[in-house]
Amino acid sequence: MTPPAGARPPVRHPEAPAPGEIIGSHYEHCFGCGGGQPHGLHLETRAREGVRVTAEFRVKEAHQGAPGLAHGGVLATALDETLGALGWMLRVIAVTGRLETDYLRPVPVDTVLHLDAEVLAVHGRKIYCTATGRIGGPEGPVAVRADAVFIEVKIDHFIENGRSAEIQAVLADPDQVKVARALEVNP
Ligand SMILES: CCCCCCCC(=O)SCCNC(=O)CCNC(=O)[C@H](O)C(C)(C)COP(=O)(O)OP(=O)(O)OC[C@H]1O[C@@H](n2cnc3c(N)ncnc32)[C@H](O)[C@@H]1OP(=O)(O)O
Repeated sequence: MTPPAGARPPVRHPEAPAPGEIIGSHYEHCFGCGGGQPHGLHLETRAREGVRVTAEFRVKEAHQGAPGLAHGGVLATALDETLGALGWMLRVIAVTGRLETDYLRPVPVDTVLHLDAEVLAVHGRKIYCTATGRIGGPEGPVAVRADAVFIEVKIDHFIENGRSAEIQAVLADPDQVKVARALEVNP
């Protein structure tokens, strides 16, 4: 999880979303951010200064592990999804290679988790990043945190590995193709 020697500081892409701008869902059926998932997390991520994004996630009944408490895997998903949105700030497509989570406080149902993620360093295709989830407000105590390595991929990663029915549906949707192209044209 430690960036190797030769890793460089991240560079915000000139066409990254402006600070405060909402980063739309990358896929309607995404469990993390898609509007078309009834029990999904419906995360709405915002671009921030630098190579950083924030998001809010309200824990719902469908997200319980223990009675009245969020499931740890769901919280990891919220961290993963927020970290995934950092690709928009670099204008690259990247997938989670490694995600290491720390659970510091239980998170009750109905709590709003304030997520904050940033890229620390880039080495080749590897993107080293970190995220926190705070409760009680954006300055509240950290309930969960994660360090991650995302790996840059080409759009072919999804076309070659995704189930054919969903891939065909996405390719037939001009809005989805626009989202993919926006990231793919990165030099
Ligand atoms: C569109 C955005 C969606 C965002 C949704 C939210 C984020 C997600 O949940 S993504 C879904 C979960 N993740 C996945 O499904 C990824 C599954 N894994 C894979 O497909 C492959 O292992 C993949 C693409 C990560 C790497 O494979 P490949 O392209 O062959 O890379 P490879 O050549 O092995 O490695 C490239 C570099 O990454 C490093 N690397 C690869 N995997 C890892 C890993 N798990 N941890 C750390 N480093 C890694 C390698 O060591 C190598 O480093 P170096 O260049 O220094 O030698």
